[in-house]
Amino acid sequence: MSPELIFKDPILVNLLVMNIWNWKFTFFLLYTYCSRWIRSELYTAIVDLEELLKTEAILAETLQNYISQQETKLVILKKQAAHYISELEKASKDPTDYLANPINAYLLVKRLTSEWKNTENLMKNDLYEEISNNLTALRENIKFPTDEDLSGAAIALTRLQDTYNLDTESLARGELNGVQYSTKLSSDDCFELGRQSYNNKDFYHTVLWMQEALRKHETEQNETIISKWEILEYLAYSLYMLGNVHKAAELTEELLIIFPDHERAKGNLEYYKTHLQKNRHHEKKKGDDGEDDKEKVTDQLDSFTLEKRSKYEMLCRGETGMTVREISKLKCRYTHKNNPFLLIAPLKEEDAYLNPRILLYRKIIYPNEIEIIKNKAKPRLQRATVQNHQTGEQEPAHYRISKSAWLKDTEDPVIANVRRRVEDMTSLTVTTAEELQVVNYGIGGHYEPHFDFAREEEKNAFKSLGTGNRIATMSDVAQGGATVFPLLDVALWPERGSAAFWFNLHTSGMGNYLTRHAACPVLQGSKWVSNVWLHEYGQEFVRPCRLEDANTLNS
Ligand SMILES: O=C(O)CCC(=O)C(=O)O
Ligand SMILES: [Fe+2]
Repeated sequence: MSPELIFKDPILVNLLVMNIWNWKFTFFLLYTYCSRWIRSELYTAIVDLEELLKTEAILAETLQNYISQQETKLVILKKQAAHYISELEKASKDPTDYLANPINAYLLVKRLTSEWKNTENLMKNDLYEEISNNLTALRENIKFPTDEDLSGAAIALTRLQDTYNLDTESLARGELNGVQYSTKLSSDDCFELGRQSYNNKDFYHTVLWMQEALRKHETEQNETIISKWEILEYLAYSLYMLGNVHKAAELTEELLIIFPDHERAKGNLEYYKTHLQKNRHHEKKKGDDGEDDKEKVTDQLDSFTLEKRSKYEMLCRGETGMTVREISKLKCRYTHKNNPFLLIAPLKEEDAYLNPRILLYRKIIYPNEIEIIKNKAKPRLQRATVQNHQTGEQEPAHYRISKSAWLKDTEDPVIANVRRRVEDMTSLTVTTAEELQVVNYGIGGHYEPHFDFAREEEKNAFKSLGTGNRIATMSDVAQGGATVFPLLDVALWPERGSAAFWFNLHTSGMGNYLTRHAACPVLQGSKWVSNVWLHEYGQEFVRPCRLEDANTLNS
């Protein structure tokens, strides 16, 4: 399978991160995490993950060398052992006679001194030292995922599961929305996903993945590293946290049949039983009791179902959209916007929504331009950040999983050309616009519903730029998932090289809250987007301030 295909597939990506993680355990003793770039959150951009295939190839070669060297050693050691045994057999017939021979006596002493030293040296695991030293040197040049990558990749899978309503069993079979994409997840893989969810206190997904691990464990008995009792322990505790104390007790009893001396399980079972008794007592006394744990469950289930029901996710799944009546009002046109250049080469412009107006320009960025922009951005991609409303600081957030780079006009004529085209499409000046932002999404990468403009309470958002608020967004979608506007019921299914444009602000300068939008999690593929955010300053004559028209068509 080609690297490209592998990285289009979130399950394989997850497995890859897990495999490398297992490797990390193998070399745990010597491997120290100190370089900053190692902690570069590889899972947040698919392009960065491609590096991990090189890492895996190096590790596979290292392990193969280690095995073949160990095998050579074992061959020598086996011969040695056979030699000792054959001499012992000879001696056992008549030890006195055997040792009466001075050569035998000498050889016995030799075998137990210098020869044994050699044997001992061969048995010593000095090969490991050598390999670990090599790996320490390699560390400077190869990328290793971190705990955070593993957790990020696991969370991404559960996010995809929720957003796209994927059932655990199909996902574990490597199936995404009915299409078979990858190899299956084993019981151990499912266990690891459950464990990651557990570490994130996400008991809902812990239960789903531990149940799957348990199901698979029955059929994979000799292939699993994880024991059934380990799965049962996580499953029981998570069920307890979700309020199913009865099932938690039942599974713990099952665990204790397999592992009767498991002290923690014994303690837990006792606790669960007391809990059940207390509940029964309370129920008798005053009906349902509304305890802590139940609240925890309700919280988790409510937030989950609410989220699942949300318009955003329905749009991502393509389950809702504009009405036929609304769609019938949309038009497309050739337009020159009184621009002399466009008089010669008019633009094809398409309405995606009327109020607020969202415009689409298809195939407006050429494939060679896309490649140049991607290649310029690749070495400079940094984890995308969001502004913390309280502190005003930029920081990474779970609701925006991507990496981005900013490209200047002066870096390449292609970038200057693209920005000039943005001017043609929008009739706005790009002199006060931000640099071209290039984004690559990671595993299940997304950007939850947000506004591109700074709201009134975000006083300092674009202060340092000195160009006012983000008046408009021009988003060039290279390839990948949907951009959705939950308040408008609009989903823009991107096409390579197409661009979308909308005003974030009313002509009054007030933010248009209907422009709330999101990037749906990437289910399959590597999604590239570039943004140009145009600012208020410099647009005074093209889009004059009009206080009265906050709700007109182009406001
Ligand atoms: O990637 C997308 O579809 C939208 C990105 C976006 O809204 C943003 O970067 O502000
Ligand atoms: Fe946005």
